[in-house]
Amino acid sequence: MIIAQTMTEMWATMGSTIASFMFIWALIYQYCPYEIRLYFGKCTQRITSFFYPYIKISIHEYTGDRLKRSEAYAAVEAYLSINSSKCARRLKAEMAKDCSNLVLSMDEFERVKDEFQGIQVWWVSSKVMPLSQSMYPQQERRFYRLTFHKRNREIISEAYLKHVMQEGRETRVRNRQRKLYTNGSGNKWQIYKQTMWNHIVFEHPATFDTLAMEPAKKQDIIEDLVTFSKSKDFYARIGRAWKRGYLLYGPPGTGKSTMIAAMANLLNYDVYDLELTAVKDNTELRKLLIETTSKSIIVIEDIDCSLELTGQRNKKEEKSADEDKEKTEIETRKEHHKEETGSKVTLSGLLNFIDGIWSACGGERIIVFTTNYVEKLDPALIRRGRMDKHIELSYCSFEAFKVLSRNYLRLESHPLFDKIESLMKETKITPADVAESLMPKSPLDDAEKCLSHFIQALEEAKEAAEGHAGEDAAAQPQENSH
Ligand SMILES: Nc1ncnc2c1ncn2[C@@H]1O[C@H](COP(=O)(O)OP(=O)(O)OP(=O)(O)O)[C@@H](O)[C@H]1O
Ligand SMILES: [Mg+2]
Repeated sequence: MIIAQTMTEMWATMGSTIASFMFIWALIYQYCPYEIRLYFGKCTQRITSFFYPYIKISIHEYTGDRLKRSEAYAAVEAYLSINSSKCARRLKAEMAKDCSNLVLSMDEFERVKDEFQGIQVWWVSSKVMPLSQSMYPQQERRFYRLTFHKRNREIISEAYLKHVMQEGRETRVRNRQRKLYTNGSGNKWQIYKQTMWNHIVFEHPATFDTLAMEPAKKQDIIEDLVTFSKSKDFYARIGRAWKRGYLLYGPPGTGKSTMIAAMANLLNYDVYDLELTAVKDNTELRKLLIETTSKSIIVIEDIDCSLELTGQRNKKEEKSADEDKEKTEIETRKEHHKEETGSKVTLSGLLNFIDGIWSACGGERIIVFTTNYVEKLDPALIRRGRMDKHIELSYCSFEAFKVLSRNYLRLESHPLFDKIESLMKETKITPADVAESLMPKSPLDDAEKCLSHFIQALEEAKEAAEGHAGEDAAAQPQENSH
């Protein structure tokens, strides 16, 4: 009885002591000048940190100038979105900017536990309202707070945070809406824009599954791309910029542009479609390069038509041999090109773009050139190291046809395939023409009808080729007689 009474008195005394302590604190905070409050704040922090064995790290959404959202905050948010969606009880769902999916993250004041190398840490999402009354409406300031035991200071503040940033960035890349960029033709509003690229959402459906090509060649390209995307450490070790050049060449309609879309979809990269003729000069070309982001494919289509790059170096050599002739020829060509396109981009500017010092900025980039006339290009432009992999896309083989028939008609085999195979050996047809023939022409067209259309197209192509061959043979003796 006496013990119980003593305990009650003790609790009452403690309670009143705490209450008066808090009351004094409230008074201090309300009436004391800022400097004194700051001083008391520091003292309290020192006292508590002496007994409190945990360390806290805050990551704020906006730092410094408050104009740009902190990268670190966005990465933590993405990292916790995986973790918290499994264990947090209160979640918020947002369609974040540039994201293609609804992103779940932990709600305000929610707490989740995480584990790293057997060490437990805790994340809390929180926010503070700004105290000062500004004339402008002020936003609440959100932040994440990480708590861990001080004995794990080193491992958490280095390895764990690095892991969080990396995983977070990767999650963001996975969730982002991919974009297709193109450089504008430099209208008068361009100077007011922050970037020289315009973009739309990239939604091309092509994949390597739907691309008609010999399976072994396709597999080789896929492996090359995947190996590249996983070789960050390798490129760093050998001292090379993390980029790779692909030259896609072949006749029109053989799938060069389609393959670029399939590459972007395979690696989850953005696409920068660079229109060289719209680039004013080498300086603008460099600016465009600097503004591209990593995890992207920079494409220059029809490189042979984009610039007068064909064999400029050879001409320069001729220059020393025959001064007068070269001067007029090269100057006229350059002038003509300038007049036609308004572009002063030179071959050396383009070479610098591909593998100059600036080309290393950003990393993880693929540069793709396409052309119908590979033989016309300056060898310097396409040498290995600049264009590392040369891929020929050619006329449709029977193996490639089978991919198209699977895509278009859902047919793996058919009795008509034998006839098609023998006809395809005798004639050249592009995958674009095959695709067109396999498209149903009316809602009533079934697979067999489509195959018949295709056989008809093959026979016509064969006849046309034989006709051309006949004409050529007839023209030959006449030419000789002249
Ligand atoms: N290898 C292929 N696999 C699947 N479809 C293809 C293939 N090649 C061409 N096609 C079809 O033909 C159309 C034209 O192909 P694409 O634009 O990729 O050709 P290209 O080689 O880029 O031609 P160009 O040299 O004229 O730019 C595409 O829309 C696609 O549907
Ligand atoms: Mg194309």
